[in-house]
Order: sequence, then C-alpha cells, then structure tokens
Amino acid sequence: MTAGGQTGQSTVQPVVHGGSAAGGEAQREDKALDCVELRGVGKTFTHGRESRQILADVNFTVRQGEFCAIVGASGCGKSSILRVIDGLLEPDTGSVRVNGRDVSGPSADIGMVFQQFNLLPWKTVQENIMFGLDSLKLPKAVKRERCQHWMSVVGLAEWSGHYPHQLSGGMQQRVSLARTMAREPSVVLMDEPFGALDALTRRFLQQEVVRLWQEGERTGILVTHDIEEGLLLADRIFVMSANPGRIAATVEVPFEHPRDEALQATAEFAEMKEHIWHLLTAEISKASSYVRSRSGPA
Ligand SMILES: Nc1ncnc2c1ncn2[C@@H]1O[C@H](COP(=O)(O)OP(=O)(O)OP(=O)(O)O)[C@@H](O)[C@H]1O
Repeated sequence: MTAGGQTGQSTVQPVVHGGSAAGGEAQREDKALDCVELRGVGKTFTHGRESRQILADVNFTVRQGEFCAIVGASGCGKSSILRVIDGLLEPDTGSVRVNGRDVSGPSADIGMVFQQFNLLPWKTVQENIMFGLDSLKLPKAVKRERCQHWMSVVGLAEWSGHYPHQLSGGMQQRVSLARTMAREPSVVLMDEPFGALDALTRRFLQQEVVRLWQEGERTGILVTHDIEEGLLLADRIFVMSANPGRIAATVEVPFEHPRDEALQATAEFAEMKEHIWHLLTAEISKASSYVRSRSGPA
C-alpha cells in the first residue's frame, strides 16, 4: 500500500481534490503507473419510456499498487462503477482502461469479491477455489499449488474438505477472497465484501486485506458504506455524489499502516471521518434538492 503522511500532527489537514474534469486529482507525471483509468464515464438505464442517468462524467485514476475506496449514498452508482471496470456493464460514454488496455468485457486481470459469498454449496472449500481457477489455462499442478497456497493464506487449509454450510460467514468470505486471489488478478474489486459480517469478523478480515496488499503489488478498489472502513484500508477515498453519480471529491488518507484501534481513537481519525461525512452529507442534500427541483413543487 502506498500510504502517505504522518499521524503525529494534532490537526489533520485533509487533502481534498474536487471532482471536476481532471478527475479530482492533482496533475501527475508518472502516467506509466496508472492501472485503472476512467475518463468521462456515463451510463443511463432505460426502462420503457423512463430513462435514468446513473453515472455522469466519472473520472479517476488508480495507480498500480494503490488501494482506493469509493463511498457514497445508497444507489449513487458505486457498484455500477465496479461493474464498468470489470467489463460487466458497458458505459454509454467515456473510456475505461485497465493496465493500459480498453476494457471490453470480463478479463482474468480483474477479480471481484462480493458481499454475498457466491460459493457453490455442493462444493468443498478446495473445490470452490479450484472452480475459480477452471477457466485459466494453467497446468493442473499449478492450479492445485495455488489453491493450497491461498487456503493457507486465508487460514483455511484444515477446512479444505468442508462445505460452505459447515463454515461461519467470515470463513465463507475468506474462501471467496481466496477464490478471487488465487486467480492472481492485478486488480481486485471489492463490493461491500464485509457488509454481511459481524463487527469482530469484519475487523479481522479488514486486517487480512491490509496484509495481503502490503505483501504484493496489487491494486484494489473497495466499495463501502462505512467511512471508517475506507479510512482503515484505503490510500485515497473517492466521495460520490448522486443523481447522477459522479466523483465529487477525492480525499487522501494521511495515516500510516498499521491503522489500528489506537489510531481510531485519535482526534485526527475522528476529524478525517467527520470531514468525509460532511462531504457526503453535502452531496446527499444537493442530490435531494436536484430531485425535488425536477419533480416540481411539493
Ligand atoms: N441493470 C440495471 N437496470 C436498471 N437500473 C439499474 C441497473 N443496475 C443498477 N441500476 C440502478 O442504478 C442505480 C445505481 O445502482 P448501484 O447498485 O450502482 O448503486 P450503489 O451505489 O452501489 O447502491 P448500494 O450502495 O445501495 O448498493 C440504482 O438506482 C439502481 O436501481
């Protein structure tokens, strides 16, 4: 992870970039390190005679090895952004590039972890992870090796022969994480991966994710409702507006890892959390007055 800044100051000065055409980012010279690039991405869904613009002029860049979080109100288009990056949803306007190539459909370069574990109930832990490797053109022995490796990394080697219903929610999410990571994608997209877990398990898995990112050169994008989760995991946080969804601000997270309970108890952490909360609520009230203005006087 490329965390920057210090924790020693009494007051944090949040570094915030606006969400204008430059993607809400400072101009940079190191373009070679760009891993995920969205430029002018827009999407409108149409049902019958009704159209709704979900995304408008979404711009951001995530650098190789960086971990970014997207926060925003429910329904503002966070998951749609991940689906656009994953090639599952085609934008109407703009471009999406991953590792310098235009995205035109799902690719082995990109992995996704969902809130629902999506495990096959009739397959064991090992079989579920092997299933994730099925479509890769790799020798069987390499697949077996990767499967063993990732079962150990997520601490489930002893559970390899168990079925999903014999595992806790946290264990099932670890299988799901291992299944994605075993494919060794260079970009991992996470859509509220810890949303269905209890607080303790969530914290434990968040720490696992931080460890995985510190060990390898992976790029991650996490969608979350939880500002604290973003602050504990991400290098930068994209704050979204709604109706239509765009990146309203980009906040650089100034804390070094490990980001633990001691950090969470600091005034600096509370200030950052409040700052992002203010950005979010300002966007939510702007979005609701926009909706009110379009639907006429109450
Ligand atoms: N295939 C689709 N057809 C029509 N509308 C869709 C489709 N997919 C998503 N939407 C709509 O697009 C909007 C954005 O959905 P999306 O799931 O991206 O939001 P989100 O910010 O991830 O929401 P949440 O935080 O509640 O999961 C929602 O209003 C949703 O109903």
